[in-house]
Amino acid sequence: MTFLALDVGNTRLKWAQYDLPAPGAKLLAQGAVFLENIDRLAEDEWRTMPAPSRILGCIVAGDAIKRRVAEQMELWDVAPRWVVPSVEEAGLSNGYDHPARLGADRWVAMIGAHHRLLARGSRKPCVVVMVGTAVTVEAIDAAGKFLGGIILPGHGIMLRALESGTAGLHVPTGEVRDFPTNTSDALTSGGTFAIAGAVQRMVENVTRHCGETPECIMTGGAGWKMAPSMSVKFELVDSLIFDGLLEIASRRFAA
Ligand SMILES: Nc1ncnc2c1ncn2[C@@H]1O[C@H](COP(=O)(O)OP(=O)(O)O)[C@@H](O)[C@H]1O
Ligand SMILES: CC(C)(COP(=O)(O)O)[C@@H](O)C(=O)NCCC(=O)O
Ligand SMILES: [K+]
Repeated sequence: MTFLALDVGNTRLKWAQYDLPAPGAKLLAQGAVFLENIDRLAEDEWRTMPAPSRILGCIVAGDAIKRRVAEQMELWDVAPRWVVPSVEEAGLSNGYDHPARLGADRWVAMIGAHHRLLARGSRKPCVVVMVGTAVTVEAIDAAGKFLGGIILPGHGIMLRALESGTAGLHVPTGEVRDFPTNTSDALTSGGTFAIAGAVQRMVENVTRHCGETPECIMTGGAGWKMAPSMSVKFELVDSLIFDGLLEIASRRFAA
């Protein structure tokens, strides 16, 4: 009864195979491919993998990519299921104006974070940070209600936007410095502080709204880049989306 979990973002497809569709399942294999390489999964990394009996994923990369991913999975005789954010799932309630318009990856990461706190008996509000192609920063109250969240450009998009909108900002990647004194460092530090500052602001918003300091959980392909520059206390959890998918899968596939 192996389970394949998928997280298809705007830059990469991440996958993980578990022995069961349930929290705490054993990780059997995992990988990540840039979207330009997804057409090779079936002949490459997935070729020798035992056929999964269940597949659940979240995808925000659009229908064309979704079709290409589905094609790779024709290797097995199992239909993939994709998470669509709803009003309520796995103990989390969705405060978005139109719940289904929330990015599925955001919803799944929040479910992963909520259950991580529940598992250690914490009943605190939570801020969930995802640093991928875009950056999202979500607020969840102590009762498990998603209050709302922000979307901002990721490192790469910020840099490309500045490069394409100006004449004098084509420079190599720099270092994060408190007081940058060259263009490379100024750009790298600017992007990093924009993200760190947005997280700090959301932590302040939640603290004011909920009357207590939230836990902060960070994930995403570029989370490690942000880690040294954060101004609030946080925990880096690379598997957050997969943890959320395991929670959802255990409910959907139980019957
Ligand atoms: N191998 C890598 N080397 C350097 N940076 C990477 C690598 N993989 C991912 N990243 C960074 O992480 C971002 C993508 O993270 P990811 O979580 O896969 O995004 P998404 O979910 O939007 O596809 C990239 O924009 C890049 O900044
Ligand atoms: C905000 C996102 C672009 C993040 O995508 P990612 O960086 O993970 O590729 C994605 O979650 C999305 O397309 N969301 C839909 C709009 C929304 O959440 O309001
Ligand atoms: K993502």
